[in-house]
Amino acid sequence: MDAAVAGSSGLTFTKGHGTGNDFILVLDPDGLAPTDGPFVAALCDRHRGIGADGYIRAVRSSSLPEGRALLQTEPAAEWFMDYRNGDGSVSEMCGNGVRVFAHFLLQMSVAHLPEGGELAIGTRAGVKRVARSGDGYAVDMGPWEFIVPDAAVSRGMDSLVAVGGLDVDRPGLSISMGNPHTVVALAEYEELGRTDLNRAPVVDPVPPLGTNVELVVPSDPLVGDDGVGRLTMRVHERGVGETQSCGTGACAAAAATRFWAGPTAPAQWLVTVPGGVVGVTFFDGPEGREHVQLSGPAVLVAHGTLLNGS
Ligand SMILES: N[C@@H](CCC[C@H](N)C(=O)O)C(=O)O
Repeated sequence: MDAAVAGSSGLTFTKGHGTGNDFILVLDPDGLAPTDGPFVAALCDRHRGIGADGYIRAVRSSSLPEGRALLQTEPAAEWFMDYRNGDGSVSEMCGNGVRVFAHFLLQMSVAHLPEGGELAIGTRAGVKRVARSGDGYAVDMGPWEFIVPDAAVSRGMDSLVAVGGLDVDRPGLSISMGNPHTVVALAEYEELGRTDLNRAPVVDPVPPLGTNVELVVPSDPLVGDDGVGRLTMRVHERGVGETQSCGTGACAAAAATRFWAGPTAPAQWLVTVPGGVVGVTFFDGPEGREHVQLSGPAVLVAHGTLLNGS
């Protein structure tokens, strides 16, 4: 174990994933577990640490300033998903993470989700509501929005994106799911396969807080006989690199593809990622804005304890 985590000897953790997007979770009701960048990066290191795309503390909302602010209007959001990327940077939201987080709370018996009910979870992107669905969970991710609305609506793009392995820069459309995404459409699976996502794509102009980049190939035909839209996606995540899956990214990818496809595009989508398939459904939210629902599996793999590195 790296020296950066040595002082955390005895910290218990759980390893889990959602469609291969993997996380180290710590039950930390009082918000005392470490969060400093070197610690998180060392813990998430795949060779010298536990290895993961992200580190998630389950903290009681009342123990964090961001959580206390949410409790004012959402008293049911008892638990806060305190998310960090594998490099130690903070992110506002993680779609796969919130499913795994809910599953973790239930397995640790610190939360209850009755059949047909919802679990409210605090995040830096507001409260997300999680319900059971199929063999996993469905999350109301809240509304999506364009990051540069005028450019998006008039031209369907707001940036040019240089992607390793592709000789010409491609148009990008930037969408916020609470965290930032830039979606790039490719014409063929062959192009998707030859892109090099070990290098971070260069987005110009990049959204103010950086961005996650999704490369998508819409299916042909886009919509199947079942009325469901389909697309295939690879992602380079801010603060991580290429990952097997990104839930907020799948929502952004479906939102962009649906926008490009026009008013007849369906509300229901299946997004294939290297780590599996997630479902994305658009619906009218209670406040009159369009919301996105993300569905998919959540798996816990192991519980463990950090040693002192000696
Ligand atoms: N994999 C996540 C997103 C994690 C955060 C992202 N890297 C960011 O910095 O915004 C997901 O499933 O949404």
